[in-house]
Amino acid sequence: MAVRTLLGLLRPWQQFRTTIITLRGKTLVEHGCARSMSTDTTTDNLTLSLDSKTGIATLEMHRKPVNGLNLEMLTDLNIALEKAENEKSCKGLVLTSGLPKIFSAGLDILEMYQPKPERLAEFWRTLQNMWMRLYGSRLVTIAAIAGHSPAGGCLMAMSCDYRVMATGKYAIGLNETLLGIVAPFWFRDTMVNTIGHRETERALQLGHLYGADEALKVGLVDHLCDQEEVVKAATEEMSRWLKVNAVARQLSKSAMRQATIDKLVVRQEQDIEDFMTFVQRDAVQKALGFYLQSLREKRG
Ligand SMILES: CCCC/C=C\CC(=O)SCCNC(=O)CCNC(=O)[C@H](O)C(C)(C)COP(=O)(O)OP(=O)(O)OC[C@H]1O[C@@H](n2cnc3c(N)ncnc32)[C@H](O)[C@@H]1OP(=O)(O)O
Repeated sequence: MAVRTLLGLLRPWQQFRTTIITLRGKTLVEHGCARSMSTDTTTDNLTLSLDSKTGIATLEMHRKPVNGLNLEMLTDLNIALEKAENEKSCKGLVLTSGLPKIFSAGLDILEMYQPKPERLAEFWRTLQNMWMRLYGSRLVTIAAIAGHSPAGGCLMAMSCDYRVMATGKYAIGLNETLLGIVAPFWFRDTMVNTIGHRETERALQLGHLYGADEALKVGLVDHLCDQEEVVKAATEEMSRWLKVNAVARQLSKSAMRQATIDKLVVRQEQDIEDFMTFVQRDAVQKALGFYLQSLREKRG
């Protein structure tokens, strides 16, 4: 009772900090005062910081070596996204990476290879929730992509409102077929909504990874710039979006995206079941094993 009363007195930002501790069983490291808009939250996997002057939060992923999305990383992403969402003064979010040459290598394949069923289900649910949160965010979301962004990395980028990518030899796309797996319907829907049906059909079947120029041409990304300029360019673009009436913009975004999200909401449990059945098939396990091996051999 005493705890509940205390929680009632706290602002959402502060309440959330309490929730984090309860949820994870470990304390996130927080720098600065919780009342200040410049509060940073850092975990092993990411840093969330908010610029109080502009209302723009930066969510920087830094899970070594390649920002592979495992259960813990996805949990941290969910917490950070919810925290930004709940902070009234936060208007926009730049999603980026603190690792050189990598935005995100997508799902951590080790979560799907020889998995424990209980963890596998939790992993997939956490990914679903992260996608719904990011795709449906009230915030203006801009991906600053200064490195490779295959599969789940591409999904995260596509879930933002706008994508800035570094020129250079980086690749982005849904390459699932190259691993012998199939992108689920909500990955596909997100890509259709971004680049259209025909281009998605081709890209998905081929598992095509786009270079930056080609990605720009098909609309998978919206702007190219030098690697060092990516976050700056994202922030500049953000200020244009923040000038638009927020309610009108949010309602427009929701009108475009909610039906896609609702499709997963009503099929969430079935989608988890489908994923678990598919991933645990012998042929799929074999294909994932080969793919992991090829990644390791590439390093020599
Ligand atoms: C029904 C299922 C639906 C599933 C939906 C989505 C699926 C996915 O998201 S699956 C993940 C798809 N991702 C990829 O195919 C990317 C694979 N990685 C790469 O191509 C390269 O690593 C990358 C270009 C991102 C970076 O290249 P490098 O900088 O040269 O790094 P390395 O290749 O040397 O990798 C370092 C280290 O990380 C391991 N690694 C890389 N990616 C993953 C991953 N996605 N999951 C787990 N581990 C990964 C890689 O094996 C190396 O490990 P070590 O050799 O042990 O150091």
